[in-house]
Amino acid sequence: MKRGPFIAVEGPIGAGKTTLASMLSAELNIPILKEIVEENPFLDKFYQNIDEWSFQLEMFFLCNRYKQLEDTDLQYIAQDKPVISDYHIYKNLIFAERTLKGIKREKYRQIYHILTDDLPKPNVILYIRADLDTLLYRISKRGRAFEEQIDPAYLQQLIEDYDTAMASLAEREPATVIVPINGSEVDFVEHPEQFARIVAQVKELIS
Ligand SMILES: Nc1ncnc2c1ncn2[C@@H]1O[C@H](COP(=O)(O)OP(=O)(O)O)[C@@H](O)[C@H]1O
Ligand SMILES: Nc1nc2c(ncn2[C@H]2C[C@H](O)[C@@H](COP(=O)(O)O)O2)c(=O)[nH]1
Repeated sequence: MKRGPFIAVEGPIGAGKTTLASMLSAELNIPILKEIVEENPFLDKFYQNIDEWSFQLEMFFLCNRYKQLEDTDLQYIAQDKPVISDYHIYKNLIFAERTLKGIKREKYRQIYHILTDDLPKPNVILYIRADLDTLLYRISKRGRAFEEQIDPAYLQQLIEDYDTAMASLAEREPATVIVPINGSEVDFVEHPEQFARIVAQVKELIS
């Protein structure tokens, strides 16, 4: 990988994606692309009633990320400039396969592929895995009111969905480098030497 690395940080809710992406952006002086969360008008309603609000929410995330990645492509990727993102577009499908049912899931799949198949994809994914207790602790530490309603069973399913999705991505796109990080054991926030190891790994991959 010689030019214009596109790095994504992925993992289930609360794994530390935004934290790690922001730290790497500052350390490596690479611009960061962050997903929109606080302005999302459906998240609160979604956690109150997933079946009622899932289609609106998944479509909102999909359209937002599509627009962000279109802009990122023009500004950075097409010009071989490095960029780091706190999500991979595939995240949309991981969630939607879990939250949507029946005809809506079928329609969503079609729209997802129409919108995303030709988008630029990251060439490096830092995949933060973490166990349920760690995620619950970090979500509560973050303190977003609407996330207090998250059902631990939903979170556990997402942990498993992420593992399945990353394995499937590795098979489908062997050129994409996936770096697993054990977020329950490796603490890049409290331990600078652990962060330094991740930085060294990323530098080697993108040099
Ligand atoms: N390695 C870590 N050790 C301790 N706290 C962390 C760590 N990573 C993230 N956090 C904290 O956990 C919360 C969730 O992190 P965040 O980066 O927002 O997760 P994500 O973007 O994956 O949902 C934040 O309050 C953040 O400060
Ligand atoms: N149903 C979906 N929920 C999503 C999606 N992307 C993010 N989210 C939720 C999960 C969190 O409550 C919040 C922020 O996400 P983080 O992973 O950054 O913590 O938004 C999605 O595509 N579908």
